[in-house]
Amino acid sequence: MAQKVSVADITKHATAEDCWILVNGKVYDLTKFAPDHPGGPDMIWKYAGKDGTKTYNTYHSAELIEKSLSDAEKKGEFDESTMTLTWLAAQQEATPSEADPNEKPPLSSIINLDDFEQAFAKAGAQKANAYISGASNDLLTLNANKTFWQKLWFRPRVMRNVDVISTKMKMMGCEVAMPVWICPMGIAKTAGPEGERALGAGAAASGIVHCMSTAASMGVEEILSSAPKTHPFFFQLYVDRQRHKTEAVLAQLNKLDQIKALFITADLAVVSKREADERIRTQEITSVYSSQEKSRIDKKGAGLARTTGGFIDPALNWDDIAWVRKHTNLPIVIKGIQSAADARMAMEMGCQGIVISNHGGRALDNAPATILALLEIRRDCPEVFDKLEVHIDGGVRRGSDILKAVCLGAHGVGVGRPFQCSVLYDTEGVETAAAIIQDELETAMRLCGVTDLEKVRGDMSYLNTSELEQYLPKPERRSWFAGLRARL
Ligand code: HEM
Ligand SMILES: Cc1cc2nc3c(=O)[nH]c(=O)nc-3n(C[C@H](O)[C@H](O)[C@H](O)COP(=O)(O)O)c2cc1C
Repeated sequence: MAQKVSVADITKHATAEDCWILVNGKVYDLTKFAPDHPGGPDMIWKYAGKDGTKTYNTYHSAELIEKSLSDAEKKGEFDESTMTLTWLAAQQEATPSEADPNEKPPLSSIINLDDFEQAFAKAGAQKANAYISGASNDLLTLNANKTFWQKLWFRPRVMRNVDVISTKMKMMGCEVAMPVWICPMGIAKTAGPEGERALGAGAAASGIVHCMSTAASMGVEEILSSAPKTHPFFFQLYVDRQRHKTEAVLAQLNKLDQIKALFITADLAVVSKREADERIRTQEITSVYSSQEKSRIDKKGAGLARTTGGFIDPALNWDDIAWVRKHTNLPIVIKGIQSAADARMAMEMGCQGIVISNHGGRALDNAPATILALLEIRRDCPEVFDKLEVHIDGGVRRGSDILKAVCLGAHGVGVGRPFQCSVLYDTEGVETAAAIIQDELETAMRLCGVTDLEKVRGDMSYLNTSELEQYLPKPERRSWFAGLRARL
């Protein structure tokens, strides 16, 4: 790519049919690639003949474009000496305005996990905030996740010598400082330039595990390199409609010792309706195309989640566990279990774990709060807890919620949005979020009379579940008559 490309050259290729773009000082011909761009062709065409660096870097790692295009599509180095005032003004118009960094509260002012989400709502880009904070339809499950944790009360013991306590546990064979993992969340670079690197480094410094997403904004190896080589990670898998692509991912993971478990996401057969996300995207595209050709967004809108989740295979079913097993050496964990029936199914299929999850309210709205599904599984198939690891996520915002989950039998607890928002403060933010959880967990243990988290796993005598029981579905009746009906 030795050749120099001038402003006059690049601006000659400023249409969808002939589309050159400047990214990080180099000029690329994206004409052929744009229609297949997973983030939608509009996002590329918007920068035809212009500088797309800022937007590109918000979503992608620097090397992605170099890896994805052929040599013929790499047109040369941008010749900065040819820049004109007209060109500079056009670039400002193309790149959406960012949030005001002065709005960012100092990290020292953040004292709980909700503060991270609020800081991001203030100081993060509007589009990123819509993507991260958003959930399905009327946000009923999103809100229920959090409020139902608050309906579970403790039954504390006193005078138990809580001077020295331990929060250490084992998850998927990994020793952890506390049983917490950072949920898989797509495109973490939307939250801060360090993206998944901050999540990986922050998790490692805090002795917890980051479960990286299939839809991460950088490659697996780059994320792994953020942590010491001995530090464990989990990998979240969306099964691709093109199964050979998933097989290639699994083959790559088999070679990476740091990955300790495969979390297969099962609760998002199709990407749901995320209205906050879609409204922003619709506005953005409409303004770009107001006087030109028509955008390709359909009537359902085209939020970030929809454009990035279109590859997920809705045909995924329980028989596919055998196919995944053929291609992986990793423990298999099904993420998105929401009923006792499916927990039992995962156990019968020989899975090593489940995550009780409704995708943080981003899948089916009106799905039960995850704590209710955990209670249902405890009541209707307690044997699951002995046969596999039971994890839970959704609305966990306090260290005391971790103690509640463990007393109900959980082996690990996922925390999502607060960690994604903490990326606004890079690795330091992620470490601060983990330190807040650790401190709150220790305080709750001491005030509850618990000294060793491992020893109270499954001990419901520390909890009063009566307020929640009214919301549980009726117990499955395993009578002769019910059995007969099921067979008919
Ligand atoms: C040729 C290299 C490129 C590849 C392989 C690529 C790939 C992708 C993928 C996979 C996504 C989905 C999100 C994710 O998983 O990260 C995405 C989203 C996105 N990409 Fe690219 N991309 C490329 C170039 C670009 C360029 C040049 C721009 C802009 C200048 C761009 C802007 C975006 C934006 C804004 C999104 C989010 C879309 C939305 O808001 O719905 N990408 N891209
Ligand atoms: C921005 C964002 C992106 C997400 N991306 C994924 C993903 O790629 N794969 C996945 O299995 N779950 C994904 N989730 C769901 C989380 O893994 C997790 O189940 C949920 O966020 C937990 O709820 P919480 O955010 O209330 O803690 C995402 C959630 C958010 C907020």
